[in-house]
Amino acid sequence: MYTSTQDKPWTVPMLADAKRDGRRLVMLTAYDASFARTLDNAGTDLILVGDSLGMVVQGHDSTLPVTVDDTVYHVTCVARGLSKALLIADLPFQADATPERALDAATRLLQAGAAMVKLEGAGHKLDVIRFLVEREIPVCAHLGLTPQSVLRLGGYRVQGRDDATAEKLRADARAVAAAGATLLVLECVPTALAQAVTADLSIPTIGIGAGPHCDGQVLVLHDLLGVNSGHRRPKFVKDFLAEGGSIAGAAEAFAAAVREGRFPDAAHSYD
Ligand SMILES: Nc1nc(=O)c2c([nH]1)NC[C@@H]1CN(c3ccc(C(=O)N[C@@H](CCC(=O)O)C(=O)O)cc3)CN21
Ligand SMILES: CC(C)C(=O)C(=O)O
Ligand SMILES: [Mg+2]
Repeated sequence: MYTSTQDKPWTVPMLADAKRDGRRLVMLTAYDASFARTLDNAGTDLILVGDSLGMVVQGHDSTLPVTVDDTVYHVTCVARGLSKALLIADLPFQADATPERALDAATRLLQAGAAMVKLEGAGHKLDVIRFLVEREIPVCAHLGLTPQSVLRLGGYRVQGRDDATAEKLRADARAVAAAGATLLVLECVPTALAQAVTADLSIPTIGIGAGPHCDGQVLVLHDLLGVNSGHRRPKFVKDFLAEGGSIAGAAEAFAAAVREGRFPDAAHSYD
């Protein structure tokens, strides 16, 4: 079995060590205990209870309907399946609208078993990040395509394609790190921009549709396994069940491909 680059349970400070040592981080989403255990045993470093659960579990066409109660429930389930992976939970739509709301939601998620919360955006969210970090809540930021912005954006599209939006994203990335975020997800951004952001920061970047130069990669579990969730398949999605031969094998194949820098290739990245 393909195991993680380290055998102790993951802690938050180990993330910076991994970046410093050039060890790539392997992250997948999970929503229940059995898949969480399977992914954990396959050496997945980080497990995310994503608000993608609104789409792949609940069948909505966006992540907006997901509630804090929903997320707490799935975190509780997933936490029971993990022994090594670090558990991260998305703050659902508007649960991070104010620092106080974010603290309430994040406290519930950490008490349910998460070690870190993830929130989308910069701007007024910088205050939210600082507020949480000052109160002992580790934060993962998320920039680029932020699915909770789908109404404003009008769809799920690559972000940072022109010079102005690329510079804005680089500035936002420095700002979320300065505000205290210890990890940064970059979603649907051109390969060269994600590479520049990754070089700019001392915190690890985790890409999804962000090219091979990030410090780690994440995929939604259903996409890893080729389970059709009713939507057009984004370019960055690869079905690892085909080469892995089993669910555990798919997770191991993904982990190996990420650690060896073989995924994503150009066919699964944007330029
Ligand atoms: N199953 C699943 N996988 C995901 O990765 C995912 C979710 N659900 N739900 C929440 C968001 C939505 N995501 C999406 C959805 C669609 C595209 C997409 O179709 N992108 C176009 C980009 C076109 C362009 O701007 O050039 C593509 O062709 O890949 C990207 C990310 C990522 N997240
Ligand atoms: C795709 C990842 C990064 C996510 O935010 C989710 O699953 O909700
Ligand atoms: Mg999400």
